[in-house]
Amino acid sequence: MGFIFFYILYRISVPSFHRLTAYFKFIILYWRCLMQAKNHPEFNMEDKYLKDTCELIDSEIIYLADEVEKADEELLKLKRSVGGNYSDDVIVKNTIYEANKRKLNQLRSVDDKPYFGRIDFKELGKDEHETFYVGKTSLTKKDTNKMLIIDWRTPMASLYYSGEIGEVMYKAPEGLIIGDLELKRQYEIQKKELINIFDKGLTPMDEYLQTALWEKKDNRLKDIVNTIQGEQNDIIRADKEKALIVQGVAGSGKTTIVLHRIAYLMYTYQDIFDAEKLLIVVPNNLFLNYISDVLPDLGVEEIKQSTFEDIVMSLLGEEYKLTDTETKFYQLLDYKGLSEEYRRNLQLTSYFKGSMTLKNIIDKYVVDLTLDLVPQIDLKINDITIYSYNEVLKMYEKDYKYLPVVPRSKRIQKYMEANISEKVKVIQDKVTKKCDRKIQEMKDSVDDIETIRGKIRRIYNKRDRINQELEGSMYKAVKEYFNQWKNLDILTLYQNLLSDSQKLEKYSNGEVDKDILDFISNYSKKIFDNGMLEREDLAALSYLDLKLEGLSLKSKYNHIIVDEAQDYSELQMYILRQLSSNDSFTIVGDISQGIHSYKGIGDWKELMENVFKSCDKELLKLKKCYRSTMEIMNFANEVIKKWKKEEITLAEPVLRSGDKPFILRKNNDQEIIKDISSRLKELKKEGHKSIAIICKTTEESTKVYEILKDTLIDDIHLITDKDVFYNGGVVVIPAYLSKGLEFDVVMVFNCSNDNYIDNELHIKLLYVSITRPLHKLFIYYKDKPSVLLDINSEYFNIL
Ligand SMILES: Nc1ncnc2c1ncn2[C@@H]1O[C@H](COP(=O)(O)OP(=O)(O)OP(=O)(O)O)[C@@H](O)[C@H]1O
Repeated sequence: MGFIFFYILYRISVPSFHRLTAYFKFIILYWRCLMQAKNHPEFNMEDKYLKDTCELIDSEIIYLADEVEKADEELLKLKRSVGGNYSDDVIVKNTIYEANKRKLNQLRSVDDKPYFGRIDFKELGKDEHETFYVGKTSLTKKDTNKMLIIDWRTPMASLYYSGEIGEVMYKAPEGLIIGDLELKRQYEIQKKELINIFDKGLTPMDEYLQTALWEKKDNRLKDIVNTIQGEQNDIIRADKEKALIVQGVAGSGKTTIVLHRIAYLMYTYQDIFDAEKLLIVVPNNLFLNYISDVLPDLGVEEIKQSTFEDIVMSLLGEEYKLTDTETKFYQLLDYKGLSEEYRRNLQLTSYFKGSMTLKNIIDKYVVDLTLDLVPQIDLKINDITIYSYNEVLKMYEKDYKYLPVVPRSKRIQKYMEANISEKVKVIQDKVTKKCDRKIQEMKDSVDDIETIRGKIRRIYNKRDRINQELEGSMYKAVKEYFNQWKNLDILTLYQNLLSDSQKLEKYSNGEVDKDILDFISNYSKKIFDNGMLEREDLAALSYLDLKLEGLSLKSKYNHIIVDEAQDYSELQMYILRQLSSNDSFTIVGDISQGIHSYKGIGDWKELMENVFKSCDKELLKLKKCYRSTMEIMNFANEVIKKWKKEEITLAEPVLRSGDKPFILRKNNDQEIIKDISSRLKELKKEGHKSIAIICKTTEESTKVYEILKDTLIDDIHLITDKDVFYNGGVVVIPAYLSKGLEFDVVMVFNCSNDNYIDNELHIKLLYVSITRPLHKLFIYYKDKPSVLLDINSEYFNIL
């Protein structure tokens, strides 16, 4: 064995790219044979530790299950005895019950595989090292209080992910701990059996990671606690008191990491991180479903995960009818359909609606709206002033100034309604006194009172009538008075602004061309007249709402996570910042995948400057791709280079080698579909669980799906923007919807020269498609290949 190894090593001592691939594959095989757990010098000790730990977990599970069952009954009785009230006793017992139940679930989920790593750490000043086994959840031996497993989120476990053998340090609540990391060991455990042991520093490359990456994937993203890499660990454990922005290449683990970060934050800051105070913003519901397993697997439940649209609609308390997003996207994508000028204006409109320029326009608009909000009239009943203009103005400009405009006017109205009867009483007294005075004067001026009795009666009648009228119409008067205030219906105000180019021009201070503003107002008016809004309108609409209505602190979040952030506009980000109580963010995205860059973020630095200027922030980069093989990622890098943007970060593939992408020429759609159909059967036989046929548009996807579904493929599904579930198997999906997802194999349906042209949007769309596969990539074209495939032939195979 050793001889063959060195012979091969000699033959490839000056390796070419292909030899290098073979070289790594060979080394992995060699080490797998050599490092079978049983061959490890410490196998017996490790095997015993595993068996003892598993036994202890089993007995702990039995104990906890019993406790939970008993507590369940006890709590029920207790709650009945206190008539459903929450007594202190119930609260305490309930807390213990919930904690036991959680621990029971956690232990059950790790029963087969209690830990995955070990570190031996000798703290500076101590004589001996201590050994720590690292797992998804901690385990303590009750009688000795010895920690048998530490939780992966503890400060000490950070060494498992980031530490190299030798001198290390880690941050603990009590300060910086320095020492020597003497051993870092990884275990492959299956069903309580020790399969493999890997010692860091002895294995030639991270074989443990490679094993994880070779797995076939089905329909959901999985947790990666066993194999989190150092650069990822830094992000997961990054300081929470800032806006952390992560630019990560396709497949660098951005989505996975943010979910692990949540688990970390929830564990580390249990006292302040309530699940309700965390928000994850995701691009669509399909994506939500795709990531839905990870948090429960990490023991985290009930985190609010929402699309931006849903957040805004719940903020505004309205369900708006939105135009179809796809239509505009395809109008921008399809260079054949519309005039260049129209497409440019369409892009500028989308950009404008999500820009800080519109935010500034709204600021000025609101100043004007609220300038003379209090009408210059008194609140009168029958010509008697109850509240003068100046009195109300004082309330508006002084007493309630701390409130945003709409709640302020509502508060003033409430105040008036609550106090008007008092006010009226005072006025009634005045009326009565005036009347009494008048009658007295009359009495004093005559000798015979009988002569004026009729007059007196009339005065009394008038007094009673006035007083009755004051009392009877006071609430109505308040209502009528407020009807004369300006209407602050947010939607109407927003639509008035956006569909009026003169208003836009007035407030934009010449920052935007008049022609564009005319286009924006005409375009928007048509949409509003149809009773609709665009998705792009929602950020500005909610900004107007926040300006006028405000938002209470209690409805704000302690930490906000944004995935696929490159597709959000600056104004959307600004709104999210308003929803944060402390500017604590984790924002991840990839500019190269910004297929909505016409309205989204083109540059993280601009985002930091324009939106997060006043807060603590940091930009980190993830350059390694863990998803796709080297060959696929090298090919994808060549495609994205066509974008010719200077600051593109090319992905560094993790050394996992497979087939080079296959490029296939066919004469027509039927031939492509026939080939896909026969290949699908082969690929399924090879054990691939998820295969995507990615088309440029929904229309193309539907056409392909209709034909494919009749060719004996039983589990094929069409995915459109209406879909919420992705259940694995074979799917036909439009490229833009595949963003964020991954598949064992991807087949790009039609990458012909007339379908993908050399422009930013097409390059990015193709890049998104070809960075989805883990293991294999097939690209079909008809007649002539797209110019985007015009790359060095060493990067692909032709079939
Ligand atoms: N440290 C790791 N160990 C094992 N697998 C990993 C690791 N990091 C990432 N992966 C895997 O890489 C794949 C890509 O991860 P993920 O989808 O989170 O990346 P992403 O950066 O969000 O991708 P994209 O931007 O292309 O959608 C997933 O299958 C994930 O499990």
